[in-house]
Order: sequence, then C-alpha cells, then structure tokens
Amino acid sequence: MTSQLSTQQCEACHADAPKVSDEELQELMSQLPDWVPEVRDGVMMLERVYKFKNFKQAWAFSNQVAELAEAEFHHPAILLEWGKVTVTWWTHAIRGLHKNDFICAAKTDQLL
Ligand SMILES: C[C@H](O)[C@H](O)[C@H]1CNC2=NC(N)=NC(=O)C2=N1
Repeated sequence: MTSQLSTQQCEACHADAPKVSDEELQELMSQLPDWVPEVRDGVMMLERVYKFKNFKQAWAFSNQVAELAEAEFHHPAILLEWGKVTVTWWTHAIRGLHKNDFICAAKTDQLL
C-alpha cells in the first residue's frame, strides 16, 4: 500500500488546504508502519528515526532527503547525528498534517 502513496505527487499547499481527518490519519498511518505521529506546540507531525553505521552514511541519506524535498517542494525537518537521521514531516502552511506529508514520508522510505 505504501507504494501507492510513494507514487503520488505532492500538491502545492496553501493556508486553507485541508488537514487530514482523524479517519484519514488512521488509514494513512497504517500505510506507514515505521512512522509515528508527534504533536509539538500543537502541530501534528510525522516522524521516523533512521539508523546508520556511521556519520558519513547518515549524512548521505540526509542529502537524499533534502533532494527529495526540493523535488517535491515540500520540506521536512532533518536532524543529522552520528549513525542517525530523524526526519519530521508536517505542513507549515496549515500547522498540521496534509496528504503531502504522508506522500513524502513514503517517498523518504523509498530512498533506503
Ligand atoms: C513559502 C512556503 O514555505 C512554500 O510555499 C512551501 C515550502 N515548503 C514547505 N514545506 C512544508 N513542509 N510545508 C509548507 O507549508 C511548505 N511551503
């Protein structure tokens, strides 16, 4: 099912774009078993921690995520640490989760 999400394209999102509903959230999360919803400062986000053997591999992956973000013009938070990359997706314009965030999370998993 994730392949379905990862083959979709992000749409340009604007301030009055719809947040995902609770039902959509449940359905979409079931397609992204390695991701967790987090709420920070009232903003719901999707987050996954990727583990690597060293800093260089983590760094290379974080660069791929950055390329993906530019290609989709939808940008995550990327925390790069030794052997770890934490990727967090949310939509700034609506201070919450949009379908785009799930598409980008699925595309992020495809980078591995
Ligand atoms: C100006 C505004 O930041 C842009 O339209 C895009 C850039 N990338 C973005 N990325 C994310 N995650 N959310 C946005 O609302 C967003 N907006």
